[in-house]
Amino acid sequence: MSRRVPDLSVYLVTDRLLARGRELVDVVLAAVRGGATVVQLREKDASARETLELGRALLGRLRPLGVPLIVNDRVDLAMALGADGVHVGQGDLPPVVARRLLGPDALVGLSITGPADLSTLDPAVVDYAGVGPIFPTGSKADATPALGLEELARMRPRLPVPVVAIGGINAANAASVIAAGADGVSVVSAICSADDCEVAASVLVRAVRQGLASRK
Ligand SMILES: Cc1ncc(COP(=O)(O)OP(=O)(O)O)c(N)n1
Ligand SMILES: Cc1nc(C(=O)O)sc1CCOP(=O)(O)O
Ligand SMILES: [Mg+2]
Repeated sequence: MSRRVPDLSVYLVTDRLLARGRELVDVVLAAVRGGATVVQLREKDASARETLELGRALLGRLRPLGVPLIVNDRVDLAMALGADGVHVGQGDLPPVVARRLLGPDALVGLSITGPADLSTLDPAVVDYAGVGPIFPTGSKADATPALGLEELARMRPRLPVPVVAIGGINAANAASVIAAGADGVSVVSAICSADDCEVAASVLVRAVRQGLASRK
């Protein structure tokens, strides 16, 4: 297997509708200055063409910085963009199909919403899991019930790939999510809606470090 999973510690998922009127590229670049390590383009209201344009603009800025861009749901757009990978959920194109289309070097992430999903993750195909929602979230209309930290900790040993936790994660609870076994925190509103997206990302970086230190 030739791909290497990048640093997933602060994984930004975009939502320009939550960005308080700011340009998405500005929000993303501020987050990266603050220490965001991965960006997922997730604009549920955008047309394919709009997503392609947003993706091109982001990729042009992120690639020189070495920050991977993952596309939510749309394997076709990930291919068209030459993005670093795709994130698929349990109702999206199956990971094995995404892998076949994108090839061996692409990153393929899969959502895990509870113990019943664990058997759907083949580590030969999937590079990382997005486990959630951990806490209630207002950023995903069709989110499943919150799992909580104890369920995350129970599931973690059964996941043979790196794990990012998602759903309701913020500066106040990020360290606890890492302490429960996640390798990274994935956030929408904690960065996109923050007064200062750079500061918000840097606070999450510190919280992740604190969570890692608590595991030693
Ligand atoms: C990192 C990460 N984890 C989980 C999700 C959710 O994906 P999915 O279940 O397909 O839901 P949508 O994001 O498509 O609404 C994610 N996007 N990223
Ligand atoms: C995109 C997404 N996926 C989720 C899942 O549980 O799979 S929760 C979610 C939204 C997370 O937004 P916020 O950080 O603002 O709570
Ligand atoms: Mg999806």
